[in-house]
Amino acid sequence: MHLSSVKDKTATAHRADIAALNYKMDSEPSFLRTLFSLILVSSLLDSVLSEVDACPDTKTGLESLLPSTMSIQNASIESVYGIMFDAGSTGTRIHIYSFTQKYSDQLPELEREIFESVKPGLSAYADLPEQGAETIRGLLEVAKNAVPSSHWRKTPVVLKATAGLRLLPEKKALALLSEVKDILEESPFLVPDNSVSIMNGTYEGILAWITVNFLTGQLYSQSKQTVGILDLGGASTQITFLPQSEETLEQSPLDFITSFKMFHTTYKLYTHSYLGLGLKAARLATLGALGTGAVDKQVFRSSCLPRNMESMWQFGGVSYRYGGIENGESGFKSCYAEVLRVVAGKLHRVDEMKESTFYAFSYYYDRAADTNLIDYDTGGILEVRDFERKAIEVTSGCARLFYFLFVITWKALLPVAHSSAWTSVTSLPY
Ligand SMILES: O=c1ccn([C@@H]2O[C@H](COP(=O)(O)OP(=O)(O)O)[C@@H](O)[C@H]2O)c(=O)[nH]1
Ligand SMILES: [Ca+2]
Repeated sequence: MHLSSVKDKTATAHRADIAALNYKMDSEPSFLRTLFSLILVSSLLDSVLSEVDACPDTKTGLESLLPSTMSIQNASIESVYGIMFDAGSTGTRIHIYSFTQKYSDQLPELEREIFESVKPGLSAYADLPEQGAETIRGLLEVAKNAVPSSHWRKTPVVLKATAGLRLLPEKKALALLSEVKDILEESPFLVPDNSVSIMNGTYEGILAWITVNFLTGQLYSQSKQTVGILDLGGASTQITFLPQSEETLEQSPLDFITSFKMFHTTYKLYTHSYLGLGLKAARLATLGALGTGAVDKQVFRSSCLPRNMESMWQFGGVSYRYGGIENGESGFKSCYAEVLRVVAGKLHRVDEMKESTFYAFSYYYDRAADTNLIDYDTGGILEVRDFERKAIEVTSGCARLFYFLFVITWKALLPVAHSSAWTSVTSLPY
């Protein structure tokens, strides 16, 4: 099969590149670590950044993600450091990087990365912004231990929040960001302007695409056979790929197409972030609980759960009681119909995706590993129909609680890319 050789090649290239970049994966496998590495590495590489130029009609510029104070001028023969926070909907993570630059005409090399995370994410503290910001203080202590005190004042610290904060009312999100900024400013590190902000979904998709294609070698290979990305977060999901067909460019909504220039090449990408269709937010929507806030006595019921099951679940700082429909429907068919109602009218599909290779990560990866579709350490290569088969399998048993919804969510969200007859999804751990 034509696709399998492409898949094998990209998987091998990916691992080789990871090794070449000397990423140290010393705790849980984490793809986004490389994503944020790239943001930071890019920010240190003025030469790259000066060429990155977003299409004017998107009203965005990749470079605005990166503080202007973070530039190659910071680099010297000794190590330079950078601190990046990924404030996701399910947790906040800190990445502390050190780079060395041996010769002034060479790019800095990533020397080391230290990673730490806390749960829940900032959005769980929507009504307690000060308490939320305290979680950042704890992570900054890790940074203080990792960065020599002589470097604190010149080490930039940046926090980018994603869909959890995008879903909050603006006032609450801003209150959280303002408390976080205060905590950063109390720290001994360098806090550039705009260092604390919500990253928009278009950037999130583009950056993940750049990262994957950078790591798989596609950005600097002659063939430029790029791969698409599918990122299933807790509160939003991103799809990004480089369309090959004019039809895709013509038939997609205008705001799904973004151009930018990088390494002397202009890329016109298809990218979209579905806010509210991350794994956990989509599950809440399926239960009919999204946006209902704390409801003490109400039990949210779904045919996606075993009939006599009842339990509690927390997301975004709110506790929900949920359960199956006693004496009602339960099982794959009715559950699938429920999930389809949640995504009805929201998904944009593109025909050419049937022929494309995607790298799927975050919850696509986690749940595929949890259900033994892929190996937890090495990842694997899947087709969408594998997710469907697994969904049917786990929903035919009656006690698999959460998997029920997880798997169904995959089935509902993957058609964002295409129909079930489709192609390959490559899941890799990093
Ligand atoms: O460094 C990280 C951080 C998160 N994740 C994955 O991202 C998902 C959680 O999404 P997140 O909390 O970032 O939600 P978002 O804000 O992106 O919707 C889970 O599968 C995590 O394993 C990851 O792979 N690496
Ligand atoms: Ca994320």
